[in-house]
Amino acid sequence: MRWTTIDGAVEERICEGLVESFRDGIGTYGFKNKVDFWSHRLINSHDLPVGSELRSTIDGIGQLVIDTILREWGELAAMQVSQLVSWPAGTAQGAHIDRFFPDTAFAAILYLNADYSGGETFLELPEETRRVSPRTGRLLVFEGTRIMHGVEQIGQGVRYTNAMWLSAPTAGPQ
Ligand SMILES: O=C(O)CCC(=O)C(=O)O
Ligand SMILES: [Fe+2]
Repeated sequence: MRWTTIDGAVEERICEGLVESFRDGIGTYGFKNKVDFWSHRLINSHDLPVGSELRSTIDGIGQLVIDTILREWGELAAMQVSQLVSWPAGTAQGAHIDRFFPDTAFAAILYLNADYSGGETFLELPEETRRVSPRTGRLLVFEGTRIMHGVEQIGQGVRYTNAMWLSAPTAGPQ
């Protein structure tokens, strides 16, 4: 089961800019649904205008994740979904795997801020449960379809992330 974290993967000022853009754009581009858990708290990058600064920044981060997977594990991944997500105080996510599409292989989380309590990502590895603490600019990349994972409850403040899911077309049986 493969996972890795990279500190300082994205500059702090870029992360801060993404949080600001999220706040500016959520009304226009935010995912909306009457009852859904995710409603009014995420922006799908594919809903952003092509060529906009925000979309270009998010696409650049996606490329960084693709480069990381190639460098670390020799697999040529492709971006499937990239979202800016907000997690208000009190939210959490139980243990799950992410099979966004049948060929989803990897998940990645870029932590955009750290001015909140709780909100660690937990990874249930065979030997132990590891908790990844949010730090601005820290990137977590892992096999989201194989590693059960979730989010510890956010205490105070709002947690912001860029969450991504990727396929690995070149991955054979493991
Ligand atoms: O935000 C995180 O740390 C993980 C989120 C997650 O696993 C998901 O949205 O599927
Ligand atoms: Fe997940």
